[in-house]
Amino acid sequence: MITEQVWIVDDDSSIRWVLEKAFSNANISTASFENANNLLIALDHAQPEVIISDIRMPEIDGMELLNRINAQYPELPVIIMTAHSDLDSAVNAYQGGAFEYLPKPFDIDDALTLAKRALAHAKEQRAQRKQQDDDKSSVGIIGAAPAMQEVFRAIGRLSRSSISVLINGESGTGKELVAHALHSHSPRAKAPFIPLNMAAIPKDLIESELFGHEKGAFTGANSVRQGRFEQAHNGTLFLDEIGDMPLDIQTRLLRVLADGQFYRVGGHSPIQVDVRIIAATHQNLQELVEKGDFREDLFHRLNVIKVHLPSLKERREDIEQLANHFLKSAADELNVEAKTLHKSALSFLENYQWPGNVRQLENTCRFLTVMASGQEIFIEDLPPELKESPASTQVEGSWQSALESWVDQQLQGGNEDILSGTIPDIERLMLKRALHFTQGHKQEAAKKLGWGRNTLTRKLKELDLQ
Ligand SMILES: Nc1ncnc2c1ncn2[C@@H]1O[C@H](COP(=O)(O)OP(=O)(O)OP(=O)(O)O)[C@@H](O)[C@H]1O
Repeated sequence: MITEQVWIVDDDSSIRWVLEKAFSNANISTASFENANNLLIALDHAQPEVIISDIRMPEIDGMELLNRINAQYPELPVIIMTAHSDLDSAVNAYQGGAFEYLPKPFDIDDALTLAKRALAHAKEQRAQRKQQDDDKSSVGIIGAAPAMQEVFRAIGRLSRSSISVLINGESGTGKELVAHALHSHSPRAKAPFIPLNMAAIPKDLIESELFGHEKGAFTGANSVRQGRFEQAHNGTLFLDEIGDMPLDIQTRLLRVLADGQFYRVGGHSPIQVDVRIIAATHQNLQELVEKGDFREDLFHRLNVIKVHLPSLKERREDIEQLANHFLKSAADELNVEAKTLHKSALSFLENYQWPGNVRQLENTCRFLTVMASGQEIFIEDLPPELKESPASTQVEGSWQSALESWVDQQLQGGNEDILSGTIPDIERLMLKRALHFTQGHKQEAAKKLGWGRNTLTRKLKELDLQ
């Protein structure tokens, strides 16, 4: 692979030689090509920071090379060496972005200055790209599962718009995190993001919380207060648990969305706002509409774009990464070394039902960081509410994984000969259920289990089920 910073392409070997010498004296590494085709082949494997190309070359000339590079690597700076007489026609023939040109015959210092400028530009662009990547990852949404990738794609696709979005997902699945990401990747990123949870505010305070109030509007309103709508001007208002919004407030909200203006409680002059609404709910809004608890017109207004967040148990493949992430951030908060999960504990977490979703996993990791005795976390370190969870909160149909965790536990507890006690337990359990199903009819039960009649009789005796 070619790793030089500047690639030179010219069919004239003396020009290549002069440039190579000048750059090497300035500590800039170069690679040279005698035709554009060889350079294009090399580009499949590596990229320089700058390309310097002659304009007149047999087969692929400088302008065609420039066009091709621009189509595939639009950010790669290209310097075209050309005589003044060729420049106009070259520019006219070129339909792409920008390029620099080096008039021939050139002064070697000019060539160096130009190349250095292009190198500095390339460096700056790299730094910018890195910053953008860092910004993106600082949003900190973890999700390799396909359903989460779908969410990321939606964030990307919506990044140029201020359209209303309705996020649906169980509590703790990351709805606010996604709403924030939608905001910070939107044209409103520099204006405020104001979250408000409808379920957390007493009903009679929702109106003044949203729209503010004038002094003396009601008892206790001792001064003028800005509402969330005003605070979110030019930005985004995130209305969490929108299904809990009282009907009269829904009507007011609808009016603001239609007119872009509202009155503070007790106020007489309208206040103009430009606010993007992102709403979220764990409920089925369509059902609320059918029951008459949610206004249909508001539902349609908010439901322009739908984003669904999967529950944690629907994306178990992310549990390991999320847990490690939360263990690390809990450790950072406490200024201690991050703990690690033993395979058995991880497998338990991966098979747990997580009714509280990502938030519950986050809290569990905090608990473990403080409470687990060693550096490595085992099943016995897990919080009691996880271990003692009733069978209904374990994964349906996955008795194997429950058994797996149980075996791990036995092994860690130092127990031996665990198989000889377990197999009869399983047989006893299956036999009992089969007899229950056939209402005590032994021959039928034997058939259901796939045993012969003699085996069944023997097993009944062996297993003390007589
Ligand atoms: N994919 C994720 N990656 C990293 N952290 C996450 C992810 N999803 C959620 N979290 C974290 O989990 C916690 C709960 O997320 P958030 O508050 O966004 O959930 P929510 O769905 O809005 O919950 P609720 O509906 O109960 O308000 C937050 O601390 C959030 O940072």
